[in-house]
Amino acid sequence: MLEVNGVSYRYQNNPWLFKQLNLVIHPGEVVGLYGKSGTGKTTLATILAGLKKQAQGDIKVDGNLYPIKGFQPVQLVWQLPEKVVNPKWRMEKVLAEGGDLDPELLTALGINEEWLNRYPGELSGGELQRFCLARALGPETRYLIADEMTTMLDAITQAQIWHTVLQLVKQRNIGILAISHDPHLLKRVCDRIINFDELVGNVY
Ligand SMILES: Nc1ncnc2c1ncn2[C@@H]1O[C@H](COP(=O)(O)OP(=O)(O)OP(=O)(O)O)[C@@H](O)[C@H]1O
Repeated sequence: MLEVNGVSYRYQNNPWLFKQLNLVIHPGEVVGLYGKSGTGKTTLATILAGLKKQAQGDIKVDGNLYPIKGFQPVQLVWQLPEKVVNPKWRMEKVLAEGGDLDPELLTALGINEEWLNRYPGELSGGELQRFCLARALGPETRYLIADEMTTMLDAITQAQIWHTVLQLVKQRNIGILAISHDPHLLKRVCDRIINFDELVGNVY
């Protein structure tokens, strides 16, 4: 279980962005999250991925207090893949950051072997996003935070990527938090959907 207990966050001396936020995601569960712009969804995503530290509260992953030393079992994929890959590395090296290459995973995500030799700037947004997913879905990943993961992709590529991701996470019992402004997408892919406002002061 990914458990978020009473987590609060503020940027520097700004007012609290959110206080006492509670959320539970079970293994294999796909939870949708939507809410007004600027409420703190992406901030929460980065905290869950261990990239920011909450000011209050705690996060547990399968019973262990987060963040955990070594590989982070909660991985984040967000909407702009070009911002999270080194533009000077060929894709093979980018992928190696997530651990050993899994040929089956690459095939499942529709990654062409020939792309491994390319630089990020030589791939389309959809192709690059597949690599980011492959890197995020290493063998030790237990939860995936998908923050507007397919927002910049066309409808067909979006559907293909989600189809593959849902198959993979169900096989491996990985929990997902899918953040999106697209209610149709959330209805299609999620087991349950939450409004960000409802997380504060409630337990799910
Ligand atoms: N580094 C920062 N310093 C100060 N304020 C920040 C910083 N990063 C984000 N913010 C502010 O925090 C608030 C929450 O931002 P966040 O990106 O988490 O919202 P969001 O709910 O994901 O929004 P959207 O739906 O538009 O993507 C916004 O008002 C934003 O301007």
